Amino acid sequence: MEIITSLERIDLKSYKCGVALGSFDGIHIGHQTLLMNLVDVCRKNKLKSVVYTFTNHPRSLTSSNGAPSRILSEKNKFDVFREFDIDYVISVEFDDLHRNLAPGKFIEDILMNKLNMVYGIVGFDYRFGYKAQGDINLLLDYQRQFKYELKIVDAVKIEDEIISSTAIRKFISDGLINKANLFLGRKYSVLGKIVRGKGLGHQLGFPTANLSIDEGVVLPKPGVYYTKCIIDQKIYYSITSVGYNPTFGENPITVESHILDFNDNLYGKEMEIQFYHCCRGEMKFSGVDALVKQVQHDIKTAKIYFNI
Ligand SMILES: Cc1cc2nc3c(=O)[nH]c(=O)nc-3n(C[C@H](O)[C@H](O)[C@H](O)COP(=O)(O)O)c2cc1C
Ligand SMILES: Nc1ncnc2c1ncn2[C@@H]1O[C@H](COP(=O)(O)OP(=O)(O)OP(=O)(O)O)[C@@H](O)[C@H]1O
Repeated sequence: MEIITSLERIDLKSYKCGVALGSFDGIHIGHQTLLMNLVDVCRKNKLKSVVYTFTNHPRSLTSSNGAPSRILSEKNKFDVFREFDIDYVISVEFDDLHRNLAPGKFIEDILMNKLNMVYGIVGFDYRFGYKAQGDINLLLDYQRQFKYELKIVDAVKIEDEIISSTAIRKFISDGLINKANLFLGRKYSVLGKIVRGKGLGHQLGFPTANLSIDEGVVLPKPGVYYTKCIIDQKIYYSITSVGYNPTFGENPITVESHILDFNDNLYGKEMEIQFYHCCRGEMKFSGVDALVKQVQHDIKTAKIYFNI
């Protein structure tokens, strides 16, 4: 899979391309339906499969509320795209050029002139171009002129609920990890480097790997979660605290994992934390002893949860 990060670097005119369009934050089951169809059709028709997406969410320029927090950091998103065997992911900045581009110009200048699109695939609610004026009807209108095939995917639902990045962000921030995982079709996860904490966990008998988190990434509500940590491609059972550690005064938010039955130096390593289930909410304890007792109990319940 090749990643293209600027419009000037797109050099696909000599190919015929199939193109999926959208933000794809989370790459949830709805998105996956589009991607699997794209790759399948492209393979059968000897087309290059292309995803055209943005590094920043379009709402960072179009909404007074700014961009929503991201489910997937940029690196995490590319890692997930890689699993689908896509030939090219074009991830460019959603800038003033995109914001002001009339929908018809987007089709002509980018989809036709840069990508030579012969097959396009979008979801039922896809919107694009200046003030989001372009929609599936416009894409259907332009078909006659540019002769591309267009696949419009109906709303993919679970239990009558339409799967969307917006819904999943809310599940995560409400701590509804099982629901987020169901809609994502995999475990919700965060990636980062292991950094130094206060070193207190070690003294308390439960050392923790503190994760540095990219700004703008959606985090689960403060609480304790059953998780697996992936370090150097090895998977470890763990229990992760997300929160402000109120027992110790006022602190910035931290994400820290206690890897079960493990004690080694991990500073500087990359870690992925996969979230499985919410164990409990964050609590403020009267003192260290009460916190330690509770964490020991959490560790026991984690072992029961993971059947170890
Ligand atoms: C499983 C687990 C549960 C935790 N639960 C809480 C909690 O409910 N309240 C709290 O104030 N801190 C909680 N903590 C965080 C500890 O306060 C934190 O690990 C300690 O301050 C050590 O931080 P350090 O890694 O920066 O040294 C929890 C930590 C773990 C590993
Ligand atoms: N549940 C779904 N069923 C079918 N297509 C979908 C579904 N969700 C998204 N798509 C399509 O996938 C592409 C990328 O989706 P996009 O990320 O723009 O939407 P989204 O998941 O609804 O995000 P948000 O909630 O932030 O609007 C678009 O073409 C969109 O129409």
